[in-house]
Amino acid sequence: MLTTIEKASVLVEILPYIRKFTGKTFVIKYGGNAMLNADLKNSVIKDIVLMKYIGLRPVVVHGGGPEITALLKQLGKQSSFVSGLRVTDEETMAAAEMVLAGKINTELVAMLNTHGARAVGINGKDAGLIKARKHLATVYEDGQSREVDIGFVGDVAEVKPDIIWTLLNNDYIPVIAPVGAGAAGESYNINADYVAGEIAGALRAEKLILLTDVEGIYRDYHDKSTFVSTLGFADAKRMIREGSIEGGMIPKVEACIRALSGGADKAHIIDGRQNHSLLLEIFTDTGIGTEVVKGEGENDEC
Ligand SMILES: Nc1ncnc2c1ncn2[C@@H]1O[C@H](COP(=O)(O)OP(=O)(O)O)[C@@H](O)[C@H]1O
Ligand SMILES: CC(=O)N[C@@H](CCC(=O)OP(=O)(O)O)C(=O)O
Repeated sequence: MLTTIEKASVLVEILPYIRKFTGKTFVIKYGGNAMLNADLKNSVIKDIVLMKYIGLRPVVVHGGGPEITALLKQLGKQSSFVSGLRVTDEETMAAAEMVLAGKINTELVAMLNTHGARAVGINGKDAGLIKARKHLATVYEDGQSREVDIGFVGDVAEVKPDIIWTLLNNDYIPVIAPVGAGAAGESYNINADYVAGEIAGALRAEKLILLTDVEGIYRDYHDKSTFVSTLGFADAKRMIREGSIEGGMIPKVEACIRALSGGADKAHIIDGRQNHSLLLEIFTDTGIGTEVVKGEGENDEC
């Protein structure tokens, strides 16, 4: 337990970070697997409100994969994924939109506002924020890649960030559901990681932070001693090709690459199961999780 003096010195220690980050935009991707525990969810929400109150400008992009899977199961439908992306037929698209834009988005907005924020829920269709196009999944087999049609799965063709700037400039916290519209107004289910990555790039965010349900990236996911704290682009792409980064981690790493290529300054994948991981990442020197960097990275295995 900290003494009163220790508590005060912790507060003073974050002063340099507040000076550095005041007015800066942070895109936080809050993934469905890190939302499953109610206490933890509450603590993530409080961290985001705290960021806002001390002068940072958080933008939240959320997922909700497990809840979509649960609803589909109730409807008697089995979910399947290709390279971490949900195969999305018409019925799945309707269920995904209902869960993402209808349920999770409104829940997160209500929670943020309960803690004193002014959050506004939107999805990619609002004010033309995200123009989507059909995404073909890439599958790697025996060193070869091929593209697979997985239905109404979208990719971000264009981001028009005006609505986000309007909200940020008026002190709101934008909370964004990962649904977009195609050229003819048709709905696309877009992985939330891609949405977060593209938005972070378009906003030239200070940081993209992806909260997930692992500590970060492992070279070998089954061997915790292979944790990677800094991962370069080339290495990341090779790990995806060779299959050591797989499933839901593929869009996360690709999102970091998109964010940094688009103009974001930094990109981190951190453990959303750890209490206050957001604050630890932003307000301490050591940081946590895996940072994806342009170029080679350190290739460090600790
Ligand atoms: N090399 C790797 N290092 C860490 N996790 C990995 C790796 N390859 C695959 N994964 C998987 O990626 C998962 C995170 O993706 P996902 O379940 O889609 O999370 P979220 O719901 O937070 O978006 C981890 O739980 C883990 O099972
Ligand atoms: C195409 C695709 O896979 N879309 C995702 C959208 C939600 C999401 O990304 O949720 P998480 O962040 O919790 O994984 C899905 O249907 O699950």
